Amino acid sequence: MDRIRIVGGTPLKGIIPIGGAKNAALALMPACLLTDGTLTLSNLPHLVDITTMANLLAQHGVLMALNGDSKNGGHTGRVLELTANTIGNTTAPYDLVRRMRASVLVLGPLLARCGQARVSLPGGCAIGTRPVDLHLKALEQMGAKIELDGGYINAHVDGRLKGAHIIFPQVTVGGTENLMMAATLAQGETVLANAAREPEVADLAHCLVAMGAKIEGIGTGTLRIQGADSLHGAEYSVVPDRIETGTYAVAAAITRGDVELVGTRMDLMESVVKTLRECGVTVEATERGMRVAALDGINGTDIMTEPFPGFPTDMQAQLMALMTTASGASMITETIFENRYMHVPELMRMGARINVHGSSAIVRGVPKLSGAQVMATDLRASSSLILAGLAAEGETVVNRVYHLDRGYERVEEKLAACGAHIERIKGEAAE
Ligand SMILES: CC(=O)N[C@H]1[C@@H](OP(=O)(O)OP(=O)(O)OC[C@H]2O[C@@H](n3ccc(=O)[nH]c3=O)[C@H](O)[C@@H]2O)O[C@H](CO)[C@@H](O)[C@@H]1O
Ligand SMILES: C=C(OP(=O)(O)O)C(=O)O
Repeated sequence: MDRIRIVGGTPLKGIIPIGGAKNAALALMPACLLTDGTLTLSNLPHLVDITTMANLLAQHGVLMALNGDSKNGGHTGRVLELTANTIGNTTAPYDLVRRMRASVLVLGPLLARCGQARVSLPGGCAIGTRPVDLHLKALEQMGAKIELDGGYINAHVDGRLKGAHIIFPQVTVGGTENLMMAATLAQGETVLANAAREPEVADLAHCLVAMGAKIEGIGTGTLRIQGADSLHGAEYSVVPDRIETGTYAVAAAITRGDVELVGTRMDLMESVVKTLRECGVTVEATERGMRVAALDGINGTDIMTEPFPGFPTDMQAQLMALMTTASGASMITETIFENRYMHVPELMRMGARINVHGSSAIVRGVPKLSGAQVMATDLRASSSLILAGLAAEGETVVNRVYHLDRGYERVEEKLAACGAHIERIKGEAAE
């Protein structure tokens, strides 16, 4: 298992390219199952999760071709053509679903197009139990018959799914995406109320519209979808990754550096920008993206994670890393996932002062973190430890970085290009 070694203390200076959003791409790729035409996705990030989704779709019978240039640096193959001419297999097996929860996003499209699907239950992960009950209840409202058997969701529908008025009792990103895709091929109108408003959900909606779907209310909490008999192929560019952007913005801030993030959109991340500014960080739009500079000190601040447009849970761990070096105390409250503080004990091994009480954490800033051996437990916990390592005195080694590769492309190259002392140590045992 790879590890990342960092010698901290260098202010980052330079340019960091931002890729397409993992969480948008993971919803856009299964949308290809809704049509026999070709869906061409550009600005696709090069990540382990994307490969996992490609493997899952391939075993359903999707034909794929990887093209495109590498104008954003790094790997070629940012353009993926997906053609689900014939869906030969409607089972999403445990071995692929267990690697990545977003695999459950094939359920809605398979059910809508083929009238049946057998999808392994994703199960929990390090950050919470993460059930999919809301996806299943909503699909049942559309006429699906669903049984759980042997760890699998067995779903089928006689004829077509039927439009329904669905009120989600809780905002769910994946639930909204699954149901929106299913509704595009249903009979009649579906209304999704209390729908997720995340930019990645809107990205999927815009792509579905490009494929011929009729969707109103994109970007709002109420989506109105008129079902169609069929959709067609389309070309679509994945929205920039606001979480990757936010992570590198914190990297600039925590090292008291000055970095331009290129290829991103500041309008996707107002809550994060507002928080960084409250801390004393300079954040400004540039022609190519945004600039983040923290030449003075950082003040503590309070945040609470909430569905979009609130502060994203996927930025909570990174912001906490920043707060460990801020002056004064900060309170962080996590409202989305019940167990998203796995980075806390690791940050404390680096000298951070943090007390967790239920869903809140009080962080008291320290003048300096100190480098240590730490263990990454999930994706954003991994990035928070990298950020802490960039600021810490001495050497930090982040073990188990395979989580990181799920969501960050060439992280060590991008940081090293801005002056960070960081390297990947390949293939040694993590323990
Ligand atoms: C691939 C992807 O896009 N992942 C994102 C997506 O995850 P994901 O789509 O899994 O997150 P949800 O928005 O569905 O989950 C929000 C909350 O609702 C709960 N819930 C959800 C569905 C359900 O059927 N029952 C239920 O109880 C979850 O356990 C969680 O507590 O949104 C999360 C919240 O912004 C982000 O952290 C993840 O990075
Ligand atoms: C929690 C995340 O992803 P996933 O939903 O794929 O686990 C994330 O991107 O931070």
